[in-house]
Amino acid sequence: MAQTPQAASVPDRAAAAPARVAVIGAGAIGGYVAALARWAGLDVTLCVRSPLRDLAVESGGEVRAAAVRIVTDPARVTPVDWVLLTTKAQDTASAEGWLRRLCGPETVVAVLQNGIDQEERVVPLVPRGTAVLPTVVYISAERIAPGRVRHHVASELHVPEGPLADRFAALLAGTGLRVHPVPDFTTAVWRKLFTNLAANPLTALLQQRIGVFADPEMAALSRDLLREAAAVARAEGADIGEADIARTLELYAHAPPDGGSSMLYDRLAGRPLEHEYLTGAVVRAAERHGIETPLNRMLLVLLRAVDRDLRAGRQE
Ligand SMILES: NC(=O)C1=CN([C@@H]2O[C@H](COP(=O)(O)OP(=O)(O)OC[C@H]3O[C@@H](n4cnc5c(N)ncnc54)[C@H](OP(=O)(O)O)[C@@H]3O)[C@@H](O)[C@H]2O)C=CC1
Ligand SMILES: CC(C)(CO)C(=O)C(=O)O
Repeated sequence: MAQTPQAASVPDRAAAAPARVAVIGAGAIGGYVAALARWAGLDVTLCVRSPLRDLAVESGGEVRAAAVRIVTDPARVTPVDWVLLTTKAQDTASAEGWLRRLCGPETVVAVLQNGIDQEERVVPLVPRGTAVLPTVVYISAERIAPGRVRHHVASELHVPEGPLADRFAALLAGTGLRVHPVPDFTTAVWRKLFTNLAANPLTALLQQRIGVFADPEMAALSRDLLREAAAVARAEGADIGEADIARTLELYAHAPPDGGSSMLYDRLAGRPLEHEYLTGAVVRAAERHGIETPLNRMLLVLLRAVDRDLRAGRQE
C-alpha cells in the first residue's frame, strides 16, 4: 500500500524522539546522571521520594540547572525506555512501586549502586522478563542540599559486556558519562567494592574526608582491611590481588582531599548507612567460605552501632 507523505513522516519523527529515561532517586548519583542525560537532550523524568523543586549540579565551581521533569507519585508515570535506579542499596525494595509502573516489555533497568548483587536485588521487583543491567559506578558526587549535587571527580560506568552494554553506551553517548563494557563483571564489581571497603566505613566512622588517607597509618590499616577482603573476593570468583590493593590505595592518595564517601555524607546528614551491602557483604561472603575477616567484622559492628543511632534519631 502506498504511504501518504504524512504517514511516511511518522516513523521519521518517532526515530528522532529522544529516549525516555526515568531516574529513580535524586541524590548524588541520580541527580548528576539525570542532569547529564538532560543536557544531552534525553527526555528525563526524576522519580523522587522527598519532594523537590528543581535540580542543579555544581562541577568545577560552576552551577548549572537541569530542566528535568520531577515526579513524586508512581501513579503519574508510564513505561519508559530506560530506568536508572540510583537509590542506596538498602532502599531498593522501596522503589518497587516506581519499577512496576516504569517497566514495559522494552524497558531496561540499569542498577547504579555500590556493593555486589545489583541484579539479584532488582529482579524480584520488576515484571518477569524485564532486562536488568548491573552497573558499577565510578563517580564521586555529593548531595549538598535537596536537588543540589556537587560533582567531585570521575564519570564512568562499568557494565557486563553484551548487547545491553552496547545499547547503554549508545544511550549515554554525548552525555559525558563513559560506559565501559567489561568481560569479567564479577571482578569489576569486587574491584569497585574495594574502593569502598576502607574509604566508606573509615570516613563515616571518623567523620573525616578522603584526605585522612594521607596518614601512613590509615593507609596501612586500609591495606590490611583490603587484604582480608581480597581472600574473600577470590573465593567468590573475582580475579583480585595485590595490584588491586595497591591501585585502591593510590586512588585514595590521589583523590581530591576534600571529597568524601557516600557513607560519610549519609552520616553527616543523619541518614541510615549502606554498610550491610559493603562491609556486610564481605563479612557474610567470608562466613560462607570459612575465611576470617576480623578487621572488617569489627568495622561492621561499629557501623551497625552508628546506624542504629542514626535510625533512632530519625524517629525522634
Ligand atoms: N555518592 C557517590 O559518590 C557514589 C555513590 N555510589 C553509590 O550509588 C548509589 C546511590 O548513592 P548516592 O547517590 O550517593 O545516594 P544518595 O543518598 O545521595 O541518593 C539516594 C537517593 O535515593 C532516593 N530514594 C530512596 N528511596 C527512594 C524511593 N523509594 N523512591 C525514590 N527515591 C528514593 C533518596 O531520597 P531522599 O532524598 O528522600 O533521601 C535519595 O535522593 C549507592 O549505592 C552508592 O553507594 C557509587 C559511587 C559513588
Ligand atoms: C568513595 C567512592 C567515591 C569511590 O571511591 C564511592 O564509591 C562512594 O562514595 O560510595
